[in-house]
Amino acid sequence: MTRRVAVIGAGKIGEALLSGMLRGGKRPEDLIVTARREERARELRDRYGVETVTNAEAAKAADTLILTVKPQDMGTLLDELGPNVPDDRLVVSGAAGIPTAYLEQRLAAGTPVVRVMTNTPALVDEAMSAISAGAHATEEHLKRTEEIFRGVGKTIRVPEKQQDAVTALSGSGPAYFYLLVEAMTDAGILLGLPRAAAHELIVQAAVGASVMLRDSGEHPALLREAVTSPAGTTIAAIRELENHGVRAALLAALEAAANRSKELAEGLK
Ligand SMILES: NC(=O)C1=CN([C@@H]2O[C@H](COP(=O)(O)OP(=O)(O)OC[C@H]3O[C@@H](n4cnc5c(N)ncnc54)[C@H](OP(=O)(O)O)[C@@H]3O)[C@@H](O)[C@H]2O)C=CC1
Ligand SMILES: O=C(O)[C@@H]1CCC=N1
Repeated sequence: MTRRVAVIGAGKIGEALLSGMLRGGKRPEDLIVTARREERARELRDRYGVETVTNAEAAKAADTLILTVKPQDMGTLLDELGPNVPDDRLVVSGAAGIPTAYLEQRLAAGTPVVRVMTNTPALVDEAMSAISAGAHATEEHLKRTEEIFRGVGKTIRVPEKQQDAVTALSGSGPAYFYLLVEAMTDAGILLGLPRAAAHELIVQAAVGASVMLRDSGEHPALLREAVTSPAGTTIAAIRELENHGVRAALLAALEAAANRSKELAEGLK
């Protein structure tokens, strides 16, 4: 029997998962989607040929429910969903900061819950998704979750207590790289390059560096040393980066992101 998967609250992450599951071979009839606004539901129906229903209907019709609403909307969603989710459903939460225990308290006793932190490269099947079991999730539930998220990239299992750090690192991570690319494009313009050329140069440098990091298995320090010639250009730039505390800034930034992830849980009703 084919399991049906429901994406509850299909925004950016939900749509990325939906499209990934379709690219991975699921049929539109195996998938159900919910949206808060009819206009959004119509958009998803037209784009993917999937059925859009209410949250309560999705809870009844699907075996696996993937919740992809914002953390701030999770309380309201669970008020609505709680009484409608049979306890044999697997509930997967993709929300930053929300502990599995919070969902378990609002669902029928014993409902299996899995927490996942993915990222937007899911849109190009290059996501990094970290998966943690809640109190009632079994190996089968973890495997079912991995199968879904492997369709859009890599997966890793982590203890739930590490999820705030994961959120700071790989969940938010793409944003830090985009910020660097933006800033380096501006630096190219400062040095007199046309914007389009500066953008193309730095994007390809980023792609090349990423592929080398992933495929060579080398430590990043070794890869950096290979670029850094004695009395050369790179070391002149690195001295400025160190003078401006780039490493310390990254340590502080990721600590702030992890703290914010913890705070999101504190704001829940
Ligand atoms: N964006 C990212 O890079 C990442 C996000 N996440 C997590 O993924 C989750 C989704 O983030 P993202 O996709 O960016 O957010 P979006 O705002 O794009 O998507 C959330 C969607 O949920 C809908 N929604 C809210 N409440 C309900 C409800 N009760 N019933 C049905 N639909 C509802 C929203 O509707 P409406 O359009 O009306 O607002 C919206 O379309 C968050 O919890 C976030 O922490 C995790 C990793 C990375
Ligand atoms: O900024 C956020 O809260 C979400 C979670 C991880 C990435 N984006």
